[in-house]
Amino acid sequence: MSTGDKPRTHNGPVSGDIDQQALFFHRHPRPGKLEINATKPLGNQRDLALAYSPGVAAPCLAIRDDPACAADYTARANLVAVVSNGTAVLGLGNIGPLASKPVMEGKAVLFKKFAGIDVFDVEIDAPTVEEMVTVISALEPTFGGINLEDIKAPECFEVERRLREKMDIPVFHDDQHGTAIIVAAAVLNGLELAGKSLADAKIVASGAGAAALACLNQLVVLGARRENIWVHDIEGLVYAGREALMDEWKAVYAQASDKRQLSETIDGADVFLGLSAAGVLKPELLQRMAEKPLIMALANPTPEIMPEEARAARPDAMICTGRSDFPNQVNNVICFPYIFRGALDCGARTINEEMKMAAVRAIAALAREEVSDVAARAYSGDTPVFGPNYLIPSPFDQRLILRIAPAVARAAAETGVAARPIADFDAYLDQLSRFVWRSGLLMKPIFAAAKKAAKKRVVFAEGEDERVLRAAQVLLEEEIAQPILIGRPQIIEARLKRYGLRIRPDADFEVVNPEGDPRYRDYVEDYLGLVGRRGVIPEAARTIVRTNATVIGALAVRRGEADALICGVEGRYAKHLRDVGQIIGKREGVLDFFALSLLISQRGATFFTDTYVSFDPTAEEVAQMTVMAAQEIRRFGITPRAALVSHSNFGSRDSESAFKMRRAMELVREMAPELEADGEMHGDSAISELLRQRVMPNSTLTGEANLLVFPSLDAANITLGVVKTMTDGLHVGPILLGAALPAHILSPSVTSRGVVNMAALAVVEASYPD
Ligand SMILES: NC(=O)C1=CN([C@@H]2O[C@H](COP(=O)(O)OP(=O)(O)OC[C@H]3O[C@@H](n4cnc5c(N)ncnc54)[C@H](OP(=O)(O)O)[C@@H]3O)[C@@H](O)[C@H]2O)C=CC1
Ligand SMILES: CC(=O)C(=O)O
Ligand SMILES: [Mg+2]
Repeated sequence: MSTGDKPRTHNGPVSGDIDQQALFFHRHPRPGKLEINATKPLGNQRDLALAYSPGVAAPCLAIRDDPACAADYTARANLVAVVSNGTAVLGLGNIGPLASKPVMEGKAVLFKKFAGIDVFDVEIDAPTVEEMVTVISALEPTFGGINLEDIKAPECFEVERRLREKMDIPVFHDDQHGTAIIVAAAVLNGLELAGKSLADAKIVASGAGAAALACLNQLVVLGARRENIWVHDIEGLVYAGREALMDEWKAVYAQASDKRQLSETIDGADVFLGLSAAGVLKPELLQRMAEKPLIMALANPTPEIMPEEARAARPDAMICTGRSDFPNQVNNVICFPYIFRGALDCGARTINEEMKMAAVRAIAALAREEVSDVAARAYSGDTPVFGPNYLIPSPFDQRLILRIAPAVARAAAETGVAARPIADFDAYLDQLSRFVWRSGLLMKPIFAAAKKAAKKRVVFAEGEDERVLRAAQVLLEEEIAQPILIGRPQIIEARLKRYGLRIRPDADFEVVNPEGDPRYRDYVEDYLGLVGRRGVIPEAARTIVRTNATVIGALAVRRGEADALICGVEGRYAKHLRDVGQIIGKREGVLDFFALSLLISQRGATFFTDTYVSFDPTAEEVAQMTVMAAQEIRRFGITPRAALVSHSNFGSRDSESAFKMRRAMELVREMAPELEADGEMHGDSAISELLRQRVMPNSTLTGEANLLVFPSLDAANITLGVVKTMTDGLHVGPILLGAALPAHILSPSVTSRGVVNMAALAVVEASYPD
């Protein structure tokens, strides 16, 4: 610990299992959650001469002569410091700067994932206001913005005030203002639903620290009346004349009252605002709140009251927490990435009240907006409707960046604090939209929809494999699927113990033991019925059903004992495909199976087909795989843009393969006129609109293609492998297209995360077949 302050409240550890998993997650495959990436190649002597000595002198001198051009020659304009001294880390209290590092690395990842902002997390051993101001203000040359995090009250107020005076870049205390913005949006929406006005609302707060006081100040700016606000801290009510643990910021809310405890002040409250510690709000107190109360239990990780307790005590309540496992997540992650995105993009020198208010309005309005199909994917395929369980958008709503960042940048320009005001807001929106689909949050809609699908049963052929066992634990814990593992129970049990996994056969999941399953005879009979006339004699069938787990899994799906099959973690793709083909078969009207691969890289998400199945597809097959792949891509909430790629660029060559792709393109236009697609074209024309426009100005494909359809398996598979390795991309798939029932054949290089991804996708396919 770096300070000698009084001990802070510790909410206690969350469940032991989560702790173990979180430790593993943080430790593997390498410690921590971040690394630095170079954005320029250093491939040869010339690159080195430009990046370093002697070339680097030129930008240095340019910046000396005009400091503003640091935004042009360095990463500064997109670089934020997440700074903490570790004195109020989540609800864990004063655990010191070193122990705060996982949280700060986490905030850095959120900045990057949600808004593309680079962050250095800076944990400082600086307990006093003076030290903090000295250290942080000295960082100004490095950063385009400062995000203060988890610095306790009251010091944080003084630190922020002095830094804002001293520094010419945005300084934002996330726990204060990020929280205040999202709380304000939720309160505005909650009160509207309850038919109440903010001016008349009675607000009872637990917590008088950084977050709580900033939220209350924001609500006062919006019209709440101080006399209606009752604030409590560890000492009880903040009242006029109190001396213990008081400061000038709390004193603003001191009530002239002889009440002392929450239990005395809660009567008739319209809003409970908890930004304090776990379990502070007892269910019996809820009975005394006003009609349709808004309960914001926002302490992390454990709220002031758990939603199920609150709901049981007050079925008419609107309930928010800071956590992602309940509806109405009121957490500053919904604000800080986007407010900084807007501020950095217009070179804002500060984040002022107008910019904050613009963010409040944008968030509140977004929850009331009608939801597009694409946005609905972030909500498990449901279309959320503004109401008690949807007061504010989900952190995964991709529209957040599109609404908040422009609103903030506009407010900055209007209030004269933008050094580089946005000139063309349409172009800016386009730039932000591209970021959304590049952000790597692609699997989110799939996971959300899978969770919603009431635990579909996924059978895993390689149930003894470590990756499958680890995946099974995640699937169960995150309630994505109900796994069925094929394997020997004693081996599964021993390996679960060896890997420190908690799930147990029978208690948590079903095991199909190939050496002794009671359904064995039925399976053999079914199998013979399917392949008996394809040269498989009964004796061979008996052996196959005992030894071939893919056959067992496929039979389970066909018999309706499982909803989807995952296999291929071991063995050859072609062998698994043969079994799936024989037992599950193709969907009616499908010419062949096809494989679709999703590659997620820093550049974005690109789908490739056919990467695994069809060596030399016909034009009809190419057309069908394009249309089926496009359909699958829509499951991810992505609008497909297909390019049929070739060595020929819009008729430049007349080879057989070029003709094939040209013909396929004609068929695609007939089969799916709504699909944005074009071809045949070169690979670079598929990616670069500029290059494409040069040869085909009226191309029916716009922007960058996100679905590349290849003339042969060689071309698709080789390109996928090369691009994946060169971009250090993540392969999701192969996704098997065309099976009559959900089944996917993975590759032996798959990771346990890859198994989870594909199982989630299989669940979604099982739940929403078309
Ligand atoms: N959902 C979200 O987005 C956010 C949630 N939070 C959560 O809010 C909480 C406070 O954070 P922050 O304001 O930064 O921290 P601070 O340390 O600045 O403030 C904590 C406040 O809670 C009070 N408190 C602590 N224990 C109790 C208790 N048992 N009963 C009543 N009051 C208590 C403290 O009282 P005293 O003043 O007497 O010490 C203090 O006023 C944390 O749990 C944090 O995770 C914070 C930011 C965002
Ligand atoms: C969410 C957050 O910033 C906190 O709990 O401190
Ligand atoms: Mg915080």
